[in-house]
Amino acid sequence: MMRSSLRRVAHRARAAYEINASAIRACHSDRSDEMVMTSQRRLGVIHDPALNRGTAFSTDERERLLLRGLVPPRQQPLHHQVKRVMETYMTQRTNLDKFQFLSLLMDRNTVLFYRCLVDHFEQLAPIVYTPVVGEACLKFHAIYRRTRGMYFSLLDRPHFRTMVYNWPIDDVDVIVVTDGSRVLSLGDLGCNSMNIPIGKLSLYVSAAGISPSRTLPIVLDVGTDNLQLRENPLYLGLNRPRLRGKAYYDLLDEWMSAIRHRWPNTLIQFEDFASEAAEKLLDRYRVSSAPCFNDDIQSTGSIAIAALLSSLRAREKSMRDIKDDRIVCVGAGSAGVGVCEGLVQAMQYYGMAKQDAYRNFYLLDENGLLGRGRPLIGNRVNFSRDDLQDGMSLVDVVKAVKPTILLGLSGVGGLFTEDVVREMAKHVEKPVIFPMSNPSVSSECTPEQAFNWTDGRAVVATGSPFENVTLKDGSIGYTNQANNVYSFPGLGLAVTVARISCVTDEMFLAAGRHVAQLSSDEEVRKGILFPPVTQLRDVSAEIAAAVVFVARAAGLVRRRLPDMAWESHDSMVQYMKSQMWEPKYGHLVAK
Ligand SMILES: O=C([O-])CC(=O)C(=O)O
Ligand SMILES: [Mg+2]
Repeated sequence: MMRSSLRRVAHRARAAYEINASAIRACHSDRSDEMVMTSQRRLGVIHDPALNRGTAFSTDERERLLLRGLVPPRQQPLHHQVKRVMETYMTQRTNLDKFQFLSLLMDRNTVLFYRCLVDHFEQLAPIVYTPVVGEACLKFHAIYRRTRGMYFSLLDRPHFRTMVYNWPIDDVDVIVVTDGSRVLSLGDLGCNSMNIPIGKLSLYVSAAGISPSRTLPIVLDVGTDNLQLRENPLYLGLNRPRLRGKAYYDLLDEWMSAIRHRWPNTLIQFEDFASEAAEKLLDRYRVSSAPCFNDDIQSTGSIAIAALLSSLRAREKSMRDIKDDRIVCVGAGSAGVGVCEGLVQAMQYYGMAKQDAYRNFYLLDENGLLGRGRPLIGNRVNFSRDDLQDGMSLVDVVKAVKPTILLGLSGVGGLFTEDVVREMAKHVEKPVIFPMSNPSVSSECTPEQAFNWTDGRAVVATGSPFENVTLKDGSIGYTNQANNVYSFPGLGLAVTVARISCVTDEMFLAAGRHVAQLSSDEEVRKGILFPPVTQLRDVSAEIAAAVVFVARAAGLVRRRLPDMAWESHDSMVQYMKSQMWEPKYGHLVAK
């Protein structure tokens, strides 16, 4: 009798804790304010970063998840944990130590990691993202501790279709994928590139409230031409030269088809692919049945649009005056050309004929101006000048053209020399200088140089973050981070929430136009082109709203959103905010 009643109690207890598969998924994937449950107990809870809450487990949780005695007695609220983490963070000596410290935190406690990142974004983003993420990629093989994300290598063919099921989560909202062939401006880093998709996805979560368990970072290891890495016994990727040509595109087709098979609606962001592949892959997959885009081409394009439009406001001009801008761009890789194509679309939007818009551009690559007679591949032909000598140097182009805008997407630090900038500043009242290459060492000039060489008249935006500059007269020269972090997270939120079926250039144009409107007139006149990164979650909701209206007009929205959300831009912004994942502890056990 006694035994059977005990059994009944035990059975009831088990039943209370018995969790079906969908509840486990809910715990991994749903918004944190919903009731969540788990089949994990004891250290299984503590060792799962999605469940772990360190010293913050409540009495109920300690009791029912069998955690008594496994954590220190005192219960701490999340904000005390954040304080402790940040104090220890400050004692880390080098940037790489800081990167490691944050990676380990991410491995231990998802909510705490993101709470820190959201609350201290300005301080921590340059570590998990550009510039320090670049250094962390260079040293990936040396500092490797634990796996995250997925690797698809040449050796895994033809098993991609089954491999995708090794990932435990059914609902994936965003994938960031790289083949490591051009990491930031650091070149071919092969399999070491994994920190790039991880870093980008942490921005989707922190800046746009994508649920962390619904993100998936991926590296395609097709070999590397980086001999130094290959010959290093600690290197973790394949020891073979990069796959090229048809075999490479076949591998990508197999990968795409495997991903689409398991996750048909997931947004795929192509990241840091070398120019040729970046363009070809975008052409190959952009009009497929599912959403994808290239970050370095399209979202960098949208932020360049934002920077240019915002600079028109800073120069007290109207948007239509974009037709009078003369743009010299160093860098004619996929990013340079893609960004300029984006700007051409912006010019068209403001009333110019496409052919006239192209005439406002002067593109240079490592061989100088793309000019008369040079054979060019892809869209580059559109930008070729027939009025100037092919191969002209930057300073000569600047002399000849008297540009209003200097755009840097070359990946080569220091190309905007004193000669170049001073020459430009002779001819325009407010020289607009955007050295957009990443990380900071690859910036074509520093904001300080831009201000010094223009007597403080420059309007400046860089790709990586820089400090504001104190000018000779004591006033502040404002720097701006014209980084694609202002656009891709918001776009991802829109795609996820509204299940947008295809990502179009119009969406990036809308995102760029919208970001350009977010600073007040007063701020913009001072040279502040964008809202501060501390407001990124608001910015992302704004972008998501702008994008979703464009998607609806194009018939690309597949999920029914509440009618109220569609009432106005502002109501859509509110709705997007309500759909964001928040880093806070939900209930692990039913009350
Ligand atoms: O990562 C960044 O800061 C921007 C970007 O996509 C790149 O430079 O490749
Ligand atoms: Mg990139």
